[in-house]
Amino acid sequence: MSSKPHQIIGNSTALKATLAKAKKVAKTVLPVLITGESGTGKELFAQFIHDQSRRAQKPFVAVNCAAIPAELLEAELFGYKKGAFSGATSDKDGLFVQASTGTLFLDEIGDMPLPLQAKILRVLQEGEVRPVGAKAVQKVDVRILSATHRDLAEMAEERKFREDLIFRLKGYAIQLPALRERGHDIVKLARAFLKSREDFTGTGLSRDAQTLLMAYHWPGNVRELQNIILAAAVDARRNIFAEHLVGHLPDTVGVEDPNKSVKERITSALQQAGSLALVDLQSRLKIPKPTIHRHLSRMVAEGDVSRSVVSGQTIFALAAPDSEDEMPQLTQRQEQAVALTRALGRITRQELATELGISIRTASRELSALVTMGALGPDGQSGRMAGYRCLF
Ligand SMILES: Nc1ncnc2c1ncn2[C@@H]1O[C@H](COP(=O)(O)OP(=O)(O)OP(=O)(O)O)[C@@H](O)[C@H]1O
Repeated sequence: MSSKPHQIIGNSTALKATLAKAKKVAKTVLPVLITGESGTGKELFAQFIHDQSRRAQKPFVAVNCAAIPAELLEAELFGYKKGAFSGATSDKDGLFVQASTGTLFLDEIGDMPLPLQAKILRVLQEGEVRPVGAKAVQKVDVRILSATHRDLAEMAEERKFREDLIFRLKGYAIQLPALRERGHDIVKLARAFLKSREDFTGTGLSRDAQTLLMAYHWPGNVRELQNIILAAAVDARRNIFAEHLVGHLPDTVGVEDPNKSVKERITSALQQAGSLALVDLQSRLKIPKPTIHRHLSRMVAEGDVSRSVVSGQTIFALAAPDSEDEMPQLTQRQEQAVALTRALGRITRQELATELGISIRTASRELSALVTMGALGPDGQSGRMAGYRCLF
């Protein structure tokens, strides 16, 4: 996969669900609030929404509210009149005007000073701005996208962010998944970063490097992955091996941490043992059976873990990292079925058939396929009332 600017790489279930939402909301003029940990691609998604919108040919203006000193931010956003303050030697349009007819992306909105929040609220309500030092207001037609890694609701409780502004910004909310929740996308992204750089296009990723990348928890998400992979590529002659990564990853990698997520613990156990039966995994990790089963099903559905039956016993192993194309792929209809199940909490054959306009027989077949893939599980009811739940 190439990495042209703005291309969003990855086909994990988590990323695809988020992309589908972004595509849908792009066609509207609703303001969108994008949240997610640092480095998860919030700006990339904002650009994507703009590119997919009817405003694609119009300006996309991005401003990082945390990077501009509070006292300059107002002039930057609203513009100013000549003489409004020392240094204002001529009139200047602000970013709202520059983005007019297009999209304004307010990055790190959680860092916006409170007094300015009130002014932003007014623009969103009235659709007009008043440049610093101006008497008259100016009409603007701007679609607002914003992003933050902060918890705005918590900030509102602490009176650090205006609740009414949250409602205005959040016409629609998109939460980006952390990189550690995107399974095999980690390897795809690493490859794409290497490919995108002329200096490293021939560099490959060894299996042990892929396994290490998959086991790490990526607190800095995609940005951290990009930095580490390119730094490791400098040390590698041709292929990147785990040893090249270790020098650039924090010391904590590979050290057993009691706070490690269940997924990470399963990954390291399978990494050490090669393959394990469910009972063996359970006795090693001392995690309750339903919990481990739920995580394994999800890892199987996302293509991180393979499941096979040997002499009547179900055996799990880490999926071969370079068999990207053999990962179980959901069809569009199966994706819809999963989304519906998630939205409704549970679904029956009859409900799925009605919702998707398909026969009950087809609905049954799709549900069975999803159960086999580990995406859905029976909810315990039987007969015509038998329903299915989402396992992740
Ligand atoms: N799915 C993806 N595919 C390709 N590149 C990605 C993806 N996600 C993120 N990136 C790249 O990772 C880097 C960080 O992404 P971006 O700046 O959009 O993250 P962010 O969430 O806005 O970060 P911050 O919270 O620090 O502002 C960028 O170089 C971006 O192009």
